[in-house]
Amino acid sequence: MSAAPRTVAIVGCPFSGGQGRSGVDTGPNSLVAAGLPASLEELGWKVEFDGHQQFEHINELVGSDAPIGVMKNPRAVSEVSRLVAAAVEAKLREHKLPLTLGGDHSLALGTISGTKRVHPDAAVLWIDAHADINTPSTTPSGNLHGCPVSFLLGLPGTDVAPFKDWLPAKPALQAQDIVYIGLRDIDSGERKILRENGIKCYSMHEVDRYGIGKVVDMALDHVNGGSSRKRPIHLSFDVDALDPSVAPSTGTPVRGGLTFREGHYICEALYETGSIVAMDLMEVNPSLMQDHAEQTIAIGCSLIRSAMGETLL
Ligand SMILES: NC(=[NH2+])NCCC[C@H](N)C(=O)O
Ligand SMILES: [Mn+2]
Ligand SMILES: [Mn+2]
Repeated sequence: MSAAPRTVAIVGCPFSGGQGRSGVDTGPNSLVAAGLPASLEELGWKVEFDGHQQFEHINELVGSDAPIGVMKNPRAVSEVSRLVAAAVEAKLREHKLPLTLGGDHSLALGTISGTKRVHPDAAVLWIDAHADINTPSTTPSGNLHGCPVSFLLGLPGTDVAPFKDWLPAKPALQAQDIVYIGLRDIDSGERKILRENGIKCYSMHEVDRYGIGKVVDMALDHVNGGSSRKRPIHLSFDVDALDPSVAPSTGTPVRGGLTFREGHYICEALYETGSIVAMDLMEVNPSLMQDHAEQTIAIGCSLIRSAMGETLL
């Protein structure tokens, strides 16, 4: 599986239960309505899109889903992730590239679980202002979009119902299999976890110091153990990695983020490796900063196009 699959399968996930602000569930539909499928066809892809995932029955749970400890909407998040994992796994087994549109970033618990079933050697590039590595014991908010990475790594405190009913006993992801770019808002519990597990992080400080070109090279060197670019990559892109002046319509904006070009450069450079096997584009919330919703949706689409081979020349 070294050659990139030439069919991209859009997995639209209208889900908001991993955080508290409504509207992020309309992200996938907005991205598709903005012409994403046709624009990917123009790039030479076969595009498969047979409607968004049917989460109505789960979205009805959101609200009445009683907290477990501090975790909000635990049953809804767990069930959606379980379904998304199966959807992503199925697309990969058909040799398609699953492109998951969020929805909130708790969905990545599902997407990366699915990817790792088919590509156990896949590495994760997590592009985000946040590390999303809180555990149910460290989360300050109880919002599970701040926690998917800890569940993927099987960190202490994640062996809890309902997640333990379907997550593998042996965690899907190892600490050395993930690299972050764009971090600038880390909770104190997360900082401790990142340090103790030796997880590679390129925060905005490193982006400023080395420039984005060098940062992406270093990130890829890290996961490949050298200059090879063969290792399968799961790209999980939270649109809030970008500066809020660039992508304002998102639920947890943090100033001091990636520029328009830095965000696109990451996607272009990963495309050049030929090793992207799956991509997530998360946290577009068109109901926030509505005057800028179109701008944010357009940038979501163009980040995806860059990761799918759109070049400037
Ligand atoms: N996917 C995101 N936008 N996550 C934001 C997480 C914010 C904060 N660290 C929390 O745990 O609540
Ligand atoms: Mn984020
Ligand atoms: Mn995130």
